[in-house]
Amino acid sequence: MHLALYQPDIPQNVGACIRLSACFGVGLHVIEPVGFRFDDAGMKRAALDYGPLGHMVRHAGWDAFQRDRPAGRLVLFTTRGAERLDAFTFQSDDVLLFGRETAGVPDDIHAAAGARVVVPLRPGARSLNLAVSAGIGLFEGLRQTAGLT
Ligand SMILES: C[S@@+](CC[C@H](N)C(=O)[O-])C[C@H]1O[C@@H](n2cnc3c(N)ncnc32)[C@H](O)[C@@H]1O
Repeated sequence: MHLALYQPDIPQNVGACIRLSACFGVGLHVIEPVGFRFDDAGMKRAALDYGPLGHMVRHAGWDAFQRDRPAGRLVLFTTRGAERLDAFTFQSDDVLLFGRETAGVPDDIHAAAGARVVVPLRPGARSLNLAVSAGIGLFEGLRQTAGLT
């Protein structure tokens, strides 16, 4: 299982996902452009000293990601028109894709995903923080596929 972040804007979210990928032993793919520099102090602070343990791969854009990404179904986490996480069945080679903090993903990427999953929220709540949704989705995916250590 892998995590993929589409054009993230907030370095602390990427840092938190570096830590997630290191703690759970999954790859992390960052699809550029991003809204910060990769030497950002906030990103490093959120990653703590887990950075070297993570497996972050940077992709120059969507096309490069599609060409080079690991094989496996692309599972988009989205608040729009999706299957509920608690009713979704993961596969061990799924690539979990998360959208940009401000805008999610464009419609063509939404449509191109192999599956679209929503974390159900209380009525009136719009969305979760990017790294929080990644943690929830990753844990459930690993739990279902016997990927937890
Ligand atoms: C802050 S949210 C983006 C909000 C944006 N206005 C939208 O509607 O897509 C950043 C990313 O976190 C993930 N996310 C946040 N809440 C989610 C939820 N309830 N279910 C699934 N994914 C969620 C999605 O990948 C989303 O693109």
